[in-house]
Amino acid sequence: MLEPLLKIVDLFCERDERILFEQLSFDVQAGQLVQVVGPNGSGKTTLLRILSGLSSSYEGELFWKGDPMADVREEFAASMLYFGHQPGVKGALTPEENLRWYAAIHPSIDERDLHQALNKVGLAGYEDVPCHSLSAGQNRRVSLARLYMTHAPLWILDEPFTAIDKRGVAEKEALLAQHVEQGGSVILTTHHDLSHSGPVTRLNLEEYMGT
Ligand SMILES: Nc1ncnc2c1ncn2[C@@H]1O[C@H](COP(=O)(O)OP(=O)(O)OP(=O)(O)O)[C@@H](O)[C@H]1O
Repeated sequence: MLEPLLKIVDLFCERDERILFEQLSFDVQAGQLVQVVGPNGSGKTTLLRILSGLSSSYEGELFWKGDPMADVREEFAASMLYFGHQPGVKGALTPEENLRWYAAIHPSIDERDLHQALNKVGLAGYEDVPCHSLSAGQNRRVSLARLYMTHAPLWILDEPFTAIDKRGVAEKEALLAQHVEQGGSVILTTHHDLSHSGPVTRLNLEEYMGT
């Protein structure tokens, strides 16, 4: 059996004196698409924030390629792309400038990748418009453009299809499928019905709810 990319061991998380989940152990393998499911408030966003390193309020252990997460934080940060509820787009900057920030901290991304990504998300022609003048969906697209640029093997995506039109959703789904086919991994939450034809592993937080 191959070493999992990400290993979650006996995770416990409490918020407001309520146990969100406990005894949660789970492996994410290369090439796996994992959908975290559960009702509103069950802790999906909280789990994704923990897995991406944005929240450290939990008990349990995380391993990246077999190493304790605390020992490989930098390597993990460079190997993971997180897409959260907030688009993380600066309104005063144009789409191109926003992506340039991202490219600056990921040296493997070149100029061509950046322009291709803007084209792919349908923002060609908007390069010079400040993001505060764009629609909510266009701002999400600026953020999603990172998926076309990144070389990170693990994508952690919290509701990536919110505010995206039908065509955009189909394109993003195709992108996710391509990523896992090429050996990448995706952990996502979505209330949207996935049309992914390959295997989807469901991690149901109701099974780990506190008693
Ligand atoms: N920083 C925090 N402090 C206190 N409580 C929090 C915090 N973050 C989340 N919670 C609580 O934890 C619970 C789980 O929230 P979370 O956003 O993870 O759920 P979710 O499954 O993603 O929900 P939804 O499907 O509605 O997006 C909620 O009751 C929320 O109020």
